[in-house]
Amino acid sequence: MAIQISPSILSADFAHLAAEAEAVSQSADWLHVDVMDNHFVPNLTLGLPVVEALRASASLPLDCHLMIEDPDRWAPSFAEAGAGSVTIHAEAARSPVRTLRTIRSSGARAGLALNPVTPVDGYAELLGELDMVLMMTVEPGFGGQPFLDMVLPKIRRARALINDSDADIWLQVDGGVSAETIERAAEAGADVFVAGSAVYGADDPGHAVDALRTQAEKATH
Ligand SMILES: O=C(CO)[C@H](O)[C@H](O)COP(=O)(O)O
Repeated sequence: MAIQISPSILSADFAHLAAEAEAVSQSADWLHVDVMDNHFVPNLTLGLPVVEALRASASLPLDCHLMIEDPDRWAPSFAEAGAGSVTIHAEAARSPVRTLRTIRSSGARAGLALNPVTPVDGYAELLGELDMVLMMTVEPGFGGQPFLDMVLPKIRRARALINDSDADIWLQVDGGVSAETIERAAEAGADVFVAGSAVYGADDPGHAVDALRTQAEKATH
């Protein structure tokens, strides 16, 4: 599958979200929206009203990553609000099959995220319910953390499980993705890359997206 880049607005200027979204609209594939509730992770960001506002103003599809305690309760609302993709955490979902099916029935792509030390094999049965697996390469909660190389073998394992399943499932990495780390993640089999500080910390966010894409493509050819 073609490489996709999903800039994380967690590292953007929250006072100018529409302009920050516009800055990557010509170069990125998605806009990654980190929803945090200060329970599942020790940080509080934004919720449904901001997603609805972004949906109305941003041209890129929204890639909503729910780092919240009760995704079964909230994920359907994000899908109904028009998110292009809604990802729930395996560690938080109590009824993942039902929730993933509800996301899909609203027309959004359904994703399952795994924290760095959550094993992937226990979730192989869920592949048929998924459009994307998200591998956290930092502990979730904050941008700007260093990429955890310890997750690379799990990304390789996920890639093998996805290839064996013959399903069209994207493999996303999130956390510490930069010009220095993206090639390793791509070589391990990831094809969708979330980048926060590497994009919004750059002088030209659009150019930073182009540069990340070029490097990931280089690693997979
Ligand atoms: O999910 C996240 C943190 O929980 C963020 O998407 C991620 O950390 C992006 O920021 P950076 O690229 O700076 O690591």
